Amino acid sequence: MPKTCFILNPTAGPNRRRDTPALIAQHFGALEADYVVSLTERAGHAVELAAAAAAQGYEVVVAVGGDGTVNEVGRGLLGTNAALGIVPQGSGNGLARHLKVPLDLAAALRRLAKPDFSRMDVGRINGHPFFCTAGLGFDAHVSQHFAQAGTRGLSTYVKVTLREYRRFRAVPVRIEMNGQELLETSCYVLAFANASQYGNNAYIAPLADLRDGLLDVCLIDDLPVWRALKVSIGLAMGNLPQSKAAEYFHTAQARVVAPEPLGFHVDGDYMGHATEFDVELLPLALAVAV
Ligand SMILES: Nc1ncnc2c1ncn2[C@@H]1O[C@H](COP(=O)(O)OP(=O)(O)OP(=O)(O)O)[C@@H](O)[C@H]1O
Repeated sequence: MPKTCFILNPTAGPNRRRDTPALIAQHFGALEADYVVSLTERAGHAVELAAAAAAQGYEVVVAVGGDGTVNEVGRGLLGTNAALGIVPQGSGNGLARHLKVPLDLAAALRRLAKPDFSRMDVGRINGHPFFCTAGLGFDAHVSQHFAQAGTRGLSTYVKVTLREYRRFRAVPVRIEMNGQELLETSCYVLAFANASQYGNNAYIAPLADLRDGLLDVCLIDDLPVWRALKVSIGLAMGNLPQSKAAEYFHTAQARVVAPEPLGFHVDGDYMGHATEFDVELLPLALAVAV
């Protein structure tokens, strides 16, 4: 069994289980495994804890939380030999769902006792690594307002999305991909998908492959009500590309310029506004244990 460090975000997810450390002890203690559990104390702490665990020789460092926790642990592990594990305890759990990690806590822990090791691509937007998705426009705008909502969970997310849909307007952008100027268009959503979904099985790029050296880029130039319905159904059914409500591209590098500041998110967390975005893919940059 690999030497394993669990990094637990006690604030992640709608349920915030208190018994997770006891369940880890139950599943790993009996196996005489070499493991440790660390709790995060603040946002950003998991980056430091993960880097320290890798430096101490832990072979698998497990993010116990959602995509924000996965992002922090993944960032801490970049450039090290340790592999990322996931125990999904978040709200959306996009990367865990893509990797088919069991959502059941006990089942996820059992898998980590004998994980399969592989590697995955990592995206980067304006220097910020992302593992699942990053994006500009409406999805970032929703992340910004979701973070300010006071409560989390799917129902808050849906409420914020519907409220902000009435307010948000598309912004003109110029997009270059693979070194070529490709389009001048308006941007309602421009998503860069390393994995297939945002979380909660909302498939923004159902064909995305974590190991193909490419990002799946999804452009929605505007979102009138009829198209919003098509997009919602496409996200849920995993057939957005066939619905013609969005346009798709594949690239390992992109540059986006906007005349006015546009919000962006990284793995669902709002990062701020910018007028220029440099996006790149780091092929197979992270080891994973799932
Ligand atoms: N101890 C802590 N106190 C406050 N915030 C924390 C702490 N530890 C981590 N965080 C922050 O909590 C945020 C939310 O965590 P995470 O994304 O894992 O859960 P989630 O939002 O419920 O799930 P998902 O992203 O899958 O929807 C992260 O961005 C992280 O920076």
